[in-house]
Amino acid sequence: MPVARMLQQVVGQMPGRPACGCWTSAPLARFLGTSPRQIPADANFYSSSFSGTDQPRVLITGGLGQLGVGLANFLRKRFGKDNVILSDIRKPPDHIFHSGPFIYSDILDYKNLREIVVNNRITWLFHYSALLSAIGEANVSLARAVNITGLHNVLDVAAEHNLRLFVPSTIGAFGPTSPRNPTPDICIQRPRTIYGVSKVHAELMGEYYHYRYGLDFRCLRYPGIISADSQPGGGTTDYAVQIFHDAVKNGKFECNLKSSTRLPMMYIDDCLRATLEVMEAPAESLSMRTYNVNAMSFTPEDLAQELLKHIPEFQITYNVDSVRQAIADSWPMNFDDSNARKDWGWKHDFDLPELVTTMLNFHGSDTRVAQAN
Ligand SMILES: NC(=O)c1ccc[n+]([C@@H]2O[C@H](COP(=O)([O-])OP(=O)(O)OC[C@H]3O[C@@H](n4cnc5c(N)ncnc54)[C@H](O)[C@@H]3O)[C@@H](O)[C@H]2O)c1
Ligand SMILES: C[C@@H](O)[C@H](N)C(=O)O
Repeated sequence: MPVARMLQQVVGQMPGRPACGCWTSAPLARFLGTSPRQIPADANFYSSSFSGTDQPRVLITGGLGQLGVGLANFLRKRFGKDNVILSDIRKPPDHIFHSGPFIYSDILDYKNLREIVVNNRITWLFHYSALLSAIGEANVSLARAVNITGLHNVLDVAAEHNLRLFVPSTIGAFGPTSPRNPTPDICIQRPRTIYGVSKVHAELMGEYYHYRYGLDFRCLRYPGIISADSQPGGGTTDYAVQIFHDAVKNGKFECNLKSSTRLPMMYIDDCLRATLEVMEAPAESLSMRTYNVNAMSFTPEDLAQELLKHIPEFQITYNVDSVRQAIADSWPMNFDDSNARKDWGWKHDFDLPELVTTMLNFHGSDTRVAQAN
C-alpha cells in the first residue's frame, strides 16, 4: 500500500483529529515522526495545555531588555510572582533578581530551552529575545541567528509542549513598498532590514505552525514602545525614549532622525495590556493570528513641542544618522489597527499629552513641570 495512503488510514484512526481535516498538533506530529523536531521514542511527554481555569506558568525570553521586566511585573500582578519566570543571557541587576524567578536561557540552545519548559511546567511563552533594527544592521549574522534560528527553537519547543506562544512583531515588518499612511494588517511586506525580514519570517512561521500543528500562536505588531524604566536597546524609535532621559537631565537633546519623521508609537502600559489581552482573547474571537496595534503617531518635532509645554528651556537639535533615517523612511507613518479593535476590543489609553506627562513624572521632572505651570 502506498505510504501516503497508509498514513491517511492511520491519521483517520487517531483520536482528536479535527473535523476540518486539517493537521492537528503535537501528538499527531510526534506519532508520525513529522514533529518539527525528532523526539526520542521513549520520551515521557508531559501535556501542559492550559485549561483556562489554572494560572498559566509563564516564561519570558530576552526578558532583560526594554520590555521584558515591565511585562514580568505586569504578569506577576495577575498570575502570581512565582508563576512568571524571566530569562535572558545577561546577568540581572540585584533588584530584578530579587523581584521574582530569574533563569539563564539562551534561545540558541534548544536543549536548555526545552529543559526549562519541562522542569518549570511552562504553559505560556512570551518570546522577547531579539536584536532590534539599528543594531541588527550592524550585526547581521548575529541578528539572523538570534531572530531566525532562535525563533525556530522557540516554535519547536512551543509546538512540542503545547504552549500558548506570544511573539512580538513590529512596524519594522513593513518596507518602502508597503502603504505607509495608514498601513493595514494585510499588505505587501518587503522590509529592507534583517530585523524586519526576521519578523516577517516569524509571523509566517507562527501562522504556519498554527495551521500545520495547531500551535496557539499569537502575535502583535508593536509600534515604537516608550518606557521610562529601561535603557534603549538599538532600535530606530529609541530617540523617543532617550529624549526624556536627556530632557530631564540636561534640558536638551540631539535627535538622530529628521524633525519630520512620523512613526507610530505606544506607551509601555498600553503595550503590556494589549499583549495580555490578545493572549487571553478566546481563540474564536481571533480572525487572524498577527495583528497591528497602535496608539499614536508623531514626529520628533511634535514630541519636542509637547515637551516644551513642561520644560520651557528644552532645546532639540538634529544630527541625522543615515542608517536609522533610511529605516524610518521605509516604515509605516500611521498604523491601521482596526482588526484588533474589532476582534478583541483593543483600545489604547495613552495619547501624546498623557505619554509626555507620565514619562516626565517617572523621570522625576516634577520640579520643572511645576515651574512651567
Ligand atoms: N522596544 C520596542 O519599541 C519594540 C517595538 C516592536 C517590537 N519589539 C519587540 O519586542 C521584543 C522585546 O523588545 P525589547 O525592546 O525589549 O528588545 P531589547 O533589545 O531591549 O532586548 C532584547 C533582549 O534579548 C536578549 N537576547 C539577545 N540574544 C539572546 C539569546 N541568544 N538568548 C536569549 N536572549 C537573548 C538580550 O540580552 C536583550 O535583553 C523584541 O522581540 C522586539 O523585536 C520591541
Ligand atoms: C519599532 C521597533 O521594532 C524597535 N523599537 C526598533 O526601532 O527597532
